[in-house]
Amino acid sequence: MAITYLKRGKPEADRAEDDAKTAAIVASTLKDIEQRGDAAVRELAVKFDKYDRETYRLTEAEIEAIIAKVSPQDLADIKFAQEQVKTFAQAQRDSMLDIEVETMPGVILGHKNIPVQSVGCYVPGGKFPMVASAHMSVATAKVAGVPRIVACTPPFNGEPNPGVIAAMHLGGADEIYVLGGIQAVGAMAIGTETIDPVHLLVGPGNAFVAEAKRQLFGRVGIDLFAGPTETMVIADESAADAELCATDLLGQAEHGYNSPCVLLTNSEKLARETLTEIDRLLDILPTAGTAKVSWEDYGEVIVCDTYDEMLAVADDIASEHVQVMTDRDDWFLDNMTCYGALFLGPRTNVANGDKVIGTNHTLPTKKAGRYTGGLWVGKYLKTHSYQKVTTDEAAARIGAYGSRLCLLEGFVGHAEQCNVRVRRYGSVNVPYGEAAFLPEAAE
Ligand SMILES: NC(=O)c1ccc[n+]([C@@H]2O[C@H](COP(=O)([O-])OP(=O)(O)OC[C@H]3O[C@@H](n4cnc5c(N)ncnc54)[C@H](O)[C@@H]3O)[C@@H](O)[C@H]2O)c1
Ligand SMILES: [Zn+2]
Repeated sequence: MAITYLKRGKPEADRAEDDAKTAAIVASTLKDIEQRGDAAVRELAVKFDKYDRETYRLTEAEIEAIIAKVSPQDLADIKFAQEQVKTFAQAQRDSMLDIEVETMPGVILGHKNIPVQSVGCYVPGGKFPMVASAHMSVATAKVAGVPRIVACTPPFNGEPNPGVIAAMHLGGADEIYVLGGIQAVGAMAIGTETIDPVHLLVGPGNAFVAEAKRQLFGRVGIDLFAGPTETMVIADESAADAELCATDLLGQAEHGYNSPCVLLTNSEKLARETLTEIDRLLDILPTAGTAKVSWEDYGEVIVCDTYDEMLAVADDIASEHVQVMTDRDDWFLDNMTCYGALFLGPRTNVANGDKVIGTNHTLPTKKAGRYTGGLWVGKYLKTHSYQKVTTDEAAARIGAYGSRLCLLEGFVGHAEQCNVRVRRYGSVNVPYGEAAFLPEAAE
């Protein structure tokens, strides 16, 4: 049993310290938005995005004018991507059934899936205008049947990004605000003089956005903890080479300065060749400015002896994206339990998943893959149960059990809810505060 690190990222303690600093900034900023509403939002937009407007909501005329700047090819590509996302989301929606069952004669139990009534979709746009994030959150909310869809994105190079605004509008956004960061998610969740608060926040973002959503959870729902992108490549010599591994690692490292990328392999040769290839690519990649920092601070290369070890390490890291290129990709699909999404085989890649293939790219980071998958149509639906007792016999029978089980816990008032029904529908005279027994109860 041997697991060797050829390269390690920042120690956990340093990562925790970064998180604590972010959490403190977010807490004080949210408090400011809570106390001063629109005035605080505007100050923050000016401070962080140098963007000053009377109101940050785009009018219909502005939306039309902005979309007119998008080329026909780009518009067609956006529509194609949204079709893929909506097709898969609709198939997932169709798999979620309302149910109603009779669990014993006269006892009917059911659940209904009800759309969240208003949602705030955050579409990142600090470093890159993330057009695709609009498909993932807005178009999917539409498939779910959410009646009010609010969308926010920061200005890009000082103005609303046409591709992002087009994708929000085509996806079905009812209100579009050009706001980013903590001020965007804070305003949508808390509400201001001009923005009605939403019930659920969704969408990815940088560390500030992800932490703000985390702190706002409870006041509103959130989809999941979807912070700075992470990627893992699981590769062996049979299916991958250094070019594929290095390209797949750097392809996500360019997102920002803090994107972990991990190579997990059973081949020291492939690991060393990938390290060399990454150095070569970092010299020519135009976005190396960020990718290099992420790679230096958060890149890891781990060599294991066996596939079982690779599986255990992969589940422990629970990376957001996991690209698998081995002689047993389906074995990883069958056995991995903690991850955001799997990308299986050398023909598949994360960037297609990010932009177009149809699965949702908003995925769990920082080990959240241990308890949730990514954003999907089901995150916009609330599953509510209901029950009906439809016969006198059932009311008496379930009531007798209920009465005794309430008294087992000392709940006399609860028991009496049951007793009154046993008396009324079962014609059994249960004295107030005592346990109910039906003639048949000794079964
Ligand atoms: N987990 C996922 O599913 C997923 C998917 C796509 C993207 N992402 C991540 O989304 C992120 C996008 O980040 P981004 O920064 O480019 O765009 P962003 O839109 O998330 O953040 C930009 C905003 O951050 C705020 N900000 C910047 N510096 C700040 C500071 N010092 N203090 C307070 N606020 C500040 C500003 O208000 C700005 O509007 C990346 O980290 C990327 O990896 C994650
Ligand atoms: Zn990406």
